[in-house]
Amino acid sequence: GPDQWHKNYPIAKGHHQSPIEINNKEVHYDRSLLPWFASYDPGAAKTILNNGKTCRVVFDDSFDRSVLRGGPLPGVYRLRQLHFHWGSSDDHGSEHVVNGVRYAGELHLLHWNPKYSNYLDAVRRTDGIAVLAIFLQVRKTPKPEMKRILEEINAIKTKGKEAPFPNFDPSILFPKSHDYWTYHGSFTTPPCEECITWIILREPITVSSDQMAKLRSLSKNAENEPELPLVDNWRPTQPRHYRMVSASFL
Ligand SMILES: NS(=O)(=O)c1ccc(C(=O)NCc2cccc(O)c2)cc1
Ligand SMILES: [Zn+2]
Repeated sequence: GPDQWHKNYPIAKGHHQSPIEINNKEVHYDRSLLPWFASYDPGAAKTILNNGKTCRVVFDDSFDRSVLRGGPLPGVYRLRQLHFHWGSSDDHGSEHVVNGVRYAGELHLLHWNPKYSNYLDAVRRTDGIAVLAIFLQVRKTPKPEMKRILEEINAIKTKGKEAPFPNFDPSILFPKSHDYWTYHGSFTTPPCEECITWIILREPITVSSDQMAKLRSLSKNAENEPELPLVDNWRPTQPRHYRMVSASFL
């Protein structure tokens, strides 16, 4: 579990780890922060897979085809994959916690800085990766745009299963407001590299309890192994140490 990770990845006890608690009292409004923009090509979407840890959609990142720019970022970052974190029930599952509020889940859209030769090079750099994080909030009126991903879940029930996932523009998942918090942190799973500029949207997207149950129907075992539900794939919050969390909004 997370408390053991530091044995193989000492950086897991570093001073720039993620996720963290975001508390209004400690956030600094930064009026110089720019709006962020996503320009995604739906044709870049390739496959959806269950890797035993999460449900991931993978995109073609062989050129600047789907990019995130603006906000706190110095240039364009290439979309590589998106994935989710969720709990075993609707009252928890997100990784970041806002003023004590845990959401049912958290969507991460992972982008890397093409000034580095490839992804693995980028993960060794403090400005290598940008993750756009969007909270999933359970409401009676779900977001219809989540349907496409959740319909594919049946095709990737067990670890190692992958299915084609063409023609998908993940920006349809975005909430109305682009207000965000940003801070410097790490991967929330091993190798816990401290290479991520986090951009966390203030406005959650709404999913239904049934949609969350669909995510929880995934298994972390392979097809011919005993069933182990894939739930609670979130890391507990880490010490903030002396990091500033900036807000793009008052
Ligand atoms: N939850 S997260 O967005 O922080 C996250 C995103 C991507 C990854 C990831 O790509 N892990 C595999 C990996 C990363 C860096 C170097 C490696 O050798 C493997 C892990 C966590
Ligand atoms: Zn993640």
